Amino acid sequence: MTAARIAVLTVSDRASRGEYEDRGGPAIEAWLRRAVTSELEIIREIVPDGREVVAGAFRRWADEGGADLILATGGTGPSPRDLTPEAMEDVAERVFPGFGELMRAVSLREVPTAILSRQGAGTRGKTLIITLPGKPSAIDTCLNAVFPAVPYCLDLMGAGWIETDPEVCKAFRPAK
Ligand SMILES: Nc1ncnc2c1ncn2[C@@H]1O[C@H](COP(=O)(O)OP(=O)(O)OP(=O)(O)O)[C@@H](O)[C@H]1O
Ligand SMILES: Nc1nc2c(c(=O)[nH]1)N[C@H]1C(S)=C(S)[C@@H](COP(=O)(O)O)O[C@H]1N2
Repeated sequence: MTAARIAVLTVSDRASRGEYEDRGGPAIEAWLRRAVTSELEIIREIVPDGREVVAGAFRRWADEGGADLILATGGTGPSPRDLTPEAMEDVAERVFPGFGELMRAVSLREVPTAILSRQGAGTRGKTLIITLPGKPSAIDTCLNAVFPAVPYCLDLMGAGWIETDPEVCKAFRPAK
């Protein structure tokens, strides 16, 4: 079984300029290292906000980078430069509204402003792309909610194999 390849993409003007230390990318990587027990290759990148640059990163990791999964954080809100969902529109061949619906539902238990996040998921070829809010504290909440469906989703797409530690994340694969 080859290692699943996961690209972790931080979308933030200020983190990309080094004005603050990126805490979103490391939070995603730490969550994956806790939850995933199968072999993993994690690549991290930080890009500024913007439709073209984010779409370009999605395309690069999906088409040339061989990513099974792209986890992006940031740029999902209502600020003028929050254009991660528009980048997703440009690259996704199919969208999966359930991811955004569930992430907003669980996040709303924590902050009323969760309705401001246009986070979601889509596929491009054999790559699943999931966009998370930029707040580092949102990472665990959102991944805990949606990740149980990710390994089976990758199976159905013909992408890489992921196994998880059920103590951290109970991945669900329906009985054949
Ligand atoms: N990658 C990150 N690392 C650390 N903190 C972050 C990151 N992304 C967001 N935050 C924090 O969450 C807050 C709200 O997130 P939001 O995405 O709205 O940031 P932002 O102000 O648009 O960031 P930027 O201007 O850098 O793109 C930010 O002010 C910052 O404190
Ligand atoms: N779980 C969780 N979701 C959250 C938040 C949060 O603090 N926790 N912040 C919200 C806020 S204030 C915004 S503006 C949106 C969009 O964030 P983004 O532009 O950083 O992606 O995510 C929302 N979702």
